Amino acid sequence: MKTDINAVEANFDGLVGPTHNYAGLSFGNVASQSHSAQASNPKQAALQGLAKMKALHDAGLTQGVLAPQERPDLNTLRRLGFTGSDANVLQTASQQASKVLAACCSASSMWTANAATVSPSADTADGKVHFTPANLTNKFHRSIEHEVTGRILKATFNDERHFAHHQALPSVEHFGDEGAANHTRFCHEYGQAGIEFFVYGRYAFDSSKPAPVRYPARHTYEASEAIARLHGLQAKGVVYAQQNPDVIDKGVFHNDVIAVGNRDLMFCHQEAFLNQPDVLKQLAGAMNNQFNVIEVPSARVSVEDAVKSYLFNSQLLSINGKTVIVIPEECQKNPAVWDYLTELRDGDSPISELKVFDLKQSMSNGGGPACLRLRVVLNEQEQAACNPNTLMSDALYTRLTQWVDQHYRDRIIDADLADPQLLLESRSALDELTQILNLGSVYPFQQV
Ligand SMILES: N=C(N)NCCC[C@H](NC(=O)CCC(=O)O)C(=O)O
Repeated sequence: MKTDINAVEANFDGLVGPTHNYAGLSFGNVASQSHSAQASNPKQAALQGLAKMKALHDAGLTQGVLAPQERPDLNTLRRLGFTGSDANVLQTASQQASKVLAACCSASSMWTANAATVSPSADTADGKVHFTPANLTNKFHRSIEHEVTGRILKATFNDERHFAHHQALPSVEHFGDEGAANHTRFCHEYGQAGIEFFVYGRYAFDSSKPAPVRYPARHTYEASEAIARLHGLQAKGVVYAQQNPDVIDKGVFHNDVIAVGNRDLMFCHQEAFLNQPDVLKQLAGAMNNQFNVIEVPSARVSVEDAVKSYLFNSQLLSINGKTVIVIPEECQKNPAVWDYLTELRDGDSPISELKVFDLKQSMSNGGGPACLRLRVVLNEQEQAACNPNTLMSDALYTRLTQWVDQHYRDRIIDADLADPQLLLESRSALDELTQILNLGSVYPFQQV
């Protein structure tokens, strides 16, 4: 089998948009609910995200940037019957349907683990990298992302010889798809055919199967199967697993809140999957029994502590042959979690370094380091075929931090979302951003 030894796993992080706010929109996501109506700081949120991107770029990794969405989403508000000037639309929406307005203002596209599912070219039948934007049907504010996400992905990976872009799955709950947050690719070398691991919360067409009772299962088995078909994956290169419904009911709304993998390593909680011993056996078999698992016992870290600290919403990165784990500060503040992590680092586990980041602005909406990034494995030609303006560099970091400083507010509360000035500020920021990243006219306001 042909292996490209220069293939890398690139991380494309979502740039936080200028309307970042806390609106309590995500039932089942404990942090989103508990921070509802607090004041946000979009400037700090964007700078915290950029600091992580820059640090990983400095560590020698390939780091990219995905542009945010146009928010407030005036097109959606008009589709819902609000009319008149832009200022009128905002004002009437805030008076008559303030939650709908908040949903149309969410900066939730920052969590690019939910932007799409990506299959590297080594796994696909046609040898291209495949992208399917996630329909995110379970939450209204997220269901309005996929069209523009698709345009941003096309403008970032803009070479048909190497990249295949699909439409999102049909936007109904039967095919609820949350993208890469529920997808992990295991491999021995990035450039070699790997094992794509799809995790779902429930079955849409089989009500005899277990499902959570308190909180929604956002992602279905049928959606995962459809993505594997669309991407042309071989049956022997795919493993499916159902999330443990009990942990969904404790706030694990995506699999990346309870498990993370990289290369031949799975780091997961003991209660992550239904029939866990069987799932791990299947994965080990698919990986020719060269597979390592760090399974964290409930007695060491409870599911509640995992959800609060986002221990598993970490990034496992290969840096100079070592495995480094990128974690949010909240892990350091949780004694059970920090004890466990330092023991891993100091013992003989594959994890040899901890990198801690302050991502508080995103964490308060339930988005940790892993939520903020979309992984894209790229061989050498594919790296060269990416839009170079979207790849992190010292110059891009400087340019983007200046751009944030110039355009972003340092405080937003609910009442600000109807401010027509915020709409103008956001549009002028995004207009400039499309030039910086050389994306063309991806936003609806640029297409009139
Ligand atoms: N785990 C991953 N990969 N992503 C985290 C997504 C967090 C996001 N939060 C929100 O959308 C909250 C928005 C608000 O309440 O204002 C969500 O629940 O979809």
